[in-house]
Amino acid sequence: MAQGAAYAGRVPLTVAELDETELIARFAPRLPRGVRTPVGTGDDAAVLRFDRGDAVVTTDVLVEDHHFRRRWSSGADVGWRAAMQNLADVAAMGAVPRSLVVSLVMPPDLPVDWVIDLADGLAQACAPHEVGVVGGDLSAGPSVMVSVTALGELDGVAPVLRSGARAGDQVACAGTLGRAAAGFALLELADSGVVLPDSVKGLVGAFRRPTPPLGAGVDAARSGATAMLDLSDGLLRDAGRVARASGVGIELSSRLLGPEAEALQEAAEIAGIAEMDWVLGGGEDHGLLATFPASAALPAEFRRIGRVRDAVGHAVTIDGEPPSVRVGWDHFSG
Ligand SMILES: Nc1ncnc2c1ncn2[C@@H]1O[C@H](COP(=O)(O)OP(=O)(O)O)[C@@H](O)[C@H]1O
Ligand SMILES: Cc1ncc(C[n+]2csc(CCOP(=O)(O)OP(=O)(O)O)c2C)c(N)n1
Ligand SMILES: [Mg+2]
Ligand SMILES: [Mg+2]
Ligand SMILES: [Mg+2]
Repeated sequence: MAQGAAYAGRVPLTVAELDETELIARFAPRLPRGVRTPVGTGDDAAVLRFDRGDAVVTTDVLVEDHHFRRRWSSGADVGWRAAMQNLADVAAMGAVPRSLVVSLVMPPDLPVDWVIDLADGLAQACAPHEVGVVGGDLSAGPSVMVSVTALGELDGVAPVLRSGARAGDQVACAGTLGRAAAGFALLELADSGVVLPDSVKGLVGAFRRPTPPLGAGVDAARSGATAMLDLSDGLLRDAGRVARASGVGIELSSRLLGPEAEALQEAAEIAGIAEMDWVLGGGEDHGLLATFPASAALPAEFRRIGRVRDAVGHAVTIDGEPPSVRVGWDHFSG
């Protein structure tokens, strides 16, 4: 929702008009407590109770105008994405996400309603998975930054690392490819005056609120996945990470990658690019890329997209050739 539309007609209360305790009191009650949390938010630390197995912890930061724009995404959209990006990292280990802690940096003129909206977005993403938001931190700063740390539990399975892929394994992915990148490109086009047809607006939704296949991580671990990661920076770049960590090569099949979705094709025509550029290079859908032994039956959420080969030549090839498209997102080289 556009910020202007949400707050039109009244002067918004800003975060600078409240003290920290007051601000926290306005949004903390909206956050889900989750299960197995004898002590939630409000003390020096939250206490998490696990019956068995190891916990995993991961963190990711979202920075205004780098990961999101406030004119493109509501506070709730940003909260949703900040949660999902981290939940996907937990799932990519084969773990079950349990809790988040969320730190927030805000410029003084940020409307309090934006922060409340952020809490609602975090809650919408977390509550269905029984994930609690159990604490955080806040500070003033030059622009909005949302930093999330996620904790997860390895429910009797060994963690699935990036380094376990072996030549001969199947390469498979769960979740969508290229949709968030298409949505991002469409928002940029809309900014420059292009009117988007309704048929592609779902892609903008995929950018604002990605829906990673969170349960697929545990399913992959239980089905013997040898390596796994979430696709945040693009299939080619992230597949390269698995290849390098495992000391193997990854061969993708353009036939198996196939056409992703009709809307993606239509959006690619509007943007004047090849749909495959988004499928191969687009991050932020946070699907899972995993490798499985050749004999393994893939869990239902996964589709085969290639195979693991020996580490000769390029780390990742498509139909035997080095990729010709841009290889995905890097914070410093774009
Ligand atoms: N500031 C940091 N300090 C320590 N480790 C970091 C830091 N930034 C990133 N890493 C680690 O580098 C690895 C790659 O980071 P990143 O690409 O952000 O992972 P992901 O895409 O899974 O979020 C992760 O294991 C992450 O924990
Ligand atoms: C305003 C804006 N510009 C550019 C992008 C594109 N973008 C920013 S970060 C990113 C990659 C994913 O984020 P990152 O922080 O690298 O997540 P991680 O790999 O750590 O999970 C992409 C594709 C965006 N989402 N928003
Ligand atoms: Mg990260
Ligand atoms: Mg990741
Ligand atoms: Mg990244």
